[in-house]
Amino acid sequence: MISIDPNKTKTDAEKVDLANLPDSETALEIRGLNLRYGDKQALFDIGMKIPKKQVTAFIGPSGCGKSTLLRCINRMNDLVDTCHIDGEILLHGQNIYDKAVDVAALRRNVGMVFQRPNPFPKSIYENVVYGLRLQGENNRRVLDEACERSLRGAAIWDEVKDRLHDNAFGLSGGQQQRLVIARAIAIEPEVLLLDEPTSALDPISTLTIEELITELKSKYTVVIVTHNMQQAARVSDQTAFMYMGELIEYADTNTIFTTPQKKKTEDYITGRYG
Ligand SMILES: Nc1ncnc2c1ncn2[C@@H]1O[C@H](COP(=O)(O)OP(=O)(O)OP(=O)(O)O)[C@@H](O)[C@H]1O
Repeated sequence: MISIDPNKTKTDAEKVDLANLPDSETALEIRGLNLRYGDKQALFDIGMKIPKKQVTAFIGPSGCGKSTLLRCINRMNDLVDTCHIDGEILLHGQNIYDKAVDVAALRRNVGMVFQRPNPFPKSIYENVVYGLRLQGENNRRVLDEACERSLRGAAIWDEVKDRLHDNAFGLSGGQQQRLVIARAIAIEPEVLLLDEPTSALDPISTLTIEELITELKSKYTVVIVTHNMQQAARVSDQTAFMYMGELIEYADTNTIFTTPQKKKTEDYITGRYG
């Protein structure tokens, strides 16, 4: 069984009622989402509400659709020609799949960090302010402030403040991943999507990123895909267990890991398949 930090155990009163989450506390609502890659259906009728300023984890065996679902939230799947999507994802009550939606603006508001750190071949400074420059911001003072704020927010300022103009490729993998998180938060998104953000990192860097994720939720709604159940238990408030494209169970993380309601969830978290 996965161990849960007793300090994280919530009373029934503290648990978020995910089925009846009021709009004011909902960051995203996924409704009747079906997705096919060509003839192969990868997501089946997914419905869930993701609370604001909390960490929500998607877990499940390889190929169950975790990354596919995550990529729907900022329309990254639009880039896949064979991908067909039905259903809705509401952000502020507006369906992000509506024809009127500006996808570039959506992706500014819903940032994404991938499995492997992907800094640009530029200085640390230019990596962080990249999105602001794209928006036309060239005021040095504004960029300097955003750079420091974002690097502090990503818990890497102290390590890089004396070498902001060095190439980002000189950083370690764990530092690069925090730099990429700084780049994502520099443009002040509301939602951060993290797709297995520590799977390419060593245990110490993983721990640093996990601590950072816990801090990030004071400002952002975080959705994380992880194949590491201990990580989901450590960092998330809610966990969604997926299996073969279906959302099997979605509840607060303690419930999923200590008293799951569905047999499939229990089989997965007890390591009966995986
Ligand atoms: N671009 C694509 N084209 C066709 N099929 C795809 C594509 N991306 C994913 N799939 C298929 O969709 C299903 C779900 O894949 P997805 O990557 O979302 O799963 P996952 O749960 O994130 O897996 P993993 O933990 O291995 O990353 C799989 O069967 C996969 O082969």
